[in-house]
Amino acid sequence: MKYPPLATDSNPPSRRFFDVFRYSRRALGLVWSTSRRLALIFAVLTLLAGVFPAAVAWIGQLIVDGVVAAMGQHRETGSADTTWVLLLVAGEAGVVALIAGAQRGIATCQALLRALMGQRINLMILEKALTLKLAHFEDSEFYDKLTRARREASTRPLSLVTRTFGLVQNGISLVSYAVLLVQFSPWTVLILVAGGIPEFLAEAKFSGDKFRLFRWRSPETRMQMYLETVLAREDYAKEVKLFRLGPKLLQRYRAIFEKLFAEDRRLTLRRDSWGFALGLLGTAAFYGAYAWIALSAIRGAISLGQMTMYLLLFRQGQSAVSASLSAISGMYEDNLYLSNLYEYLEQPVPPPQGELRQGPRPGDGVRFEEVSFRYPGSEEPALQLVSLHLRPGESLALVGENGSGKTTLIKLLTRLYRPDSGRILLDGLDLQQWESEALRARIGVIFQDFGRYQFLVGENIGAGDMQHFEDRQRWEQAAEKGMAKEFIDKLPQRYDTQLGKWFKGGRELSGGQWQKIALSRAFMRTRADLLVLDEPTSTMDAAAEATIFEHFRDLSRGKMTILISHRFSTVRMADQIVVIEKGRIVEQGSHEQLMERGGQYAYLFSLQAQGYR
Ligand SMILES: Nc1ncnc2c1ncn2[C@@H]1O[C@H](COP(=O)(O)OP(=O)(O)OP(=O)(O)O)[C@@H](O)[C@H]1O
Repeated sequence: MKYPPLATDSNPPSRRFFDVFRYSRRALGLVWSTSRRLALIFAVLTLLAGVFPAAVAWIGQLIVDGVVAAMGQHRETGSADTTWVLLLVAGEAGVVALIAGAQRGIATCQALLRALMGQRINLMILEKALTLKLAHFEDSEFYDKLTRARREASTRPLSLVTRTFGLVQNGISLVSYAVLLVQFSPWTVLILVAGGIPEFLAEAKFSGDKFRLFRWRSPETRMQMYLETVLAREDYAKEVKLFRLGPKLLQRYRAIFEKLFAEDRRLTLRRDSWGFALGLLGTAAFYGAYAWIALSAIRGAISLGQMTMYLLLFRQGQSAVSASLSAISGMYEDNLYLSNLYEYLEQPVPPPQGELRQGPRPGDGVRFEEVSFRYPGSEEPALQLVSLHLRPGESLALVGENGSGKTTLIKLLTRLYRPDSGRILLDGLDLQQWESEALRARIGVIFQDFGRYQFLVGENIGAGDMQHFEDRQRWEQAAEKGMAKEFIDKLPQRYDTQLGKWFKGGRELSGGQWQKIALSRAFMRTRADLLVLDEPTSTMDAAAEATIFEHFRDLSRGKMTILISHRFSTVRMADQIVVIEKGRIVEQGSHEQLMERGGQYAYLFSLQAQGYR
């Protein structure tokens, strides 16, 4: 699998450093547009939490020096004025309370923003999914992008903003510490910063490695997710049990985990051991400075209070440096994940095709003109030079072996795919020039793998026409046409019966009942004058199928119908029959004409007729 190059190791270190901020602006924009109020409170509290710690250290110095002075006074006079020291202690307590308040406020803002942002980004991901073409969903590389975006990216923008703010906060603290520390020696500031750098370099390297691992292994993670679905979903449960697939699939699941874990462990161990070793350098720097400050106090160069303050500043400074550095490496990691999210969101999608709502020759019906098509990544064409003409009021049946290209023809007709060459015309206008809604309204289609939604019965029918999704009257009319009315009337809550097993009180339907629901769905589009049924009755018994088609013919008078069926008793009723073999039309005509011809159709027909004798 090929992935586009990442902004990682191959870039010069300066570029890499600035890459850390590449998505910060966008993430900030996202947070800002999600909730301005929360973002503002978050920012102000972050600033306050940055300055307060230095104030604590400074008051601490005053306290120690105040105590030392008061002790001296006590020694000399037998009593001492303690008001100042007590005031300082109360002041420090106040500032510490403010720090706690600011931190709690930051945590609250984060929690609220996390929920809002999670929802917002998930919506962005799903809205994008709605604009994608069917081909995107069938492209495994693209599907990986989608899975990765859904799995990881929703928490990353907030995390990036939190880390950016954290960096600013620690930066402010560091500047305030530095202002106080410089009075002792500028070298201490340098030691403070330099001590953290090795650990940071290690962090940045391992964050990059981790992301590459995450990206590279996403097909395996996807397989794991798929296995979880198969093992734990009701629609697979029958086969999993009867074929005893469970242990085998679990074994695969485990094997993937073990492989991934081995890599994770290696990375985690390397990351942590390097982190520890380089962290020691920081500790050594701290204790070096500690000794220096202590010796200065002994020599009387600084007061006891100053020594306490410098030590505190140094200790806090060190943790601010390491917090800043790990914020930077975390930001680097967030950026990598966000690059994946934006790669997905910015996937180019061809703009909606066509704007015309009428063809130049109304009543011309559907024409295929030398249409050829090959699925992306496929060697063999699925359709080759297919030409046919269907007039209003006519019915057409497609016949052919499995995999001969029948469904593909319907996918092209419904514009789910675009022909590689040739044209498909409706009313004399190329499908590509039709405005989407106008075209959709003209076509009612049921695919053989139609959706079985775990919604109400009525909504399952209403799904056929979004404008009337909740229109009861239309449900009932469509159900009557689709011959579903009879069994729906016997359901406990009729059209309000929940279907499927995912939700409480859900009912499961038989295969044939589901097909009747799907058939009714096709009748929701009352304006459609082209009805396409791809094996709509395959799970019904022959008698039901015959009745449905009689009925269907009555209802679709004046409309065009295209029917795919492997049952010749149904197929023979069509005005025009098209036999497809390996993507090419090999025979075309009415039942009588084709029988007379004595070709493939006549052979298959008599073969099936024998079966019924
Ligand atoms: N999404 C796809 N990507 C790649 N190849 C596909 C895709 N869908 C179908 N094919 C291939 O295109 C060819 C035609 O498939 P199609 O689904 O049109 O057959 P069909 O005639 O409808 O078969 P059936 O009677 O089994 O439903 C087959 O060789 C199939 O493997």
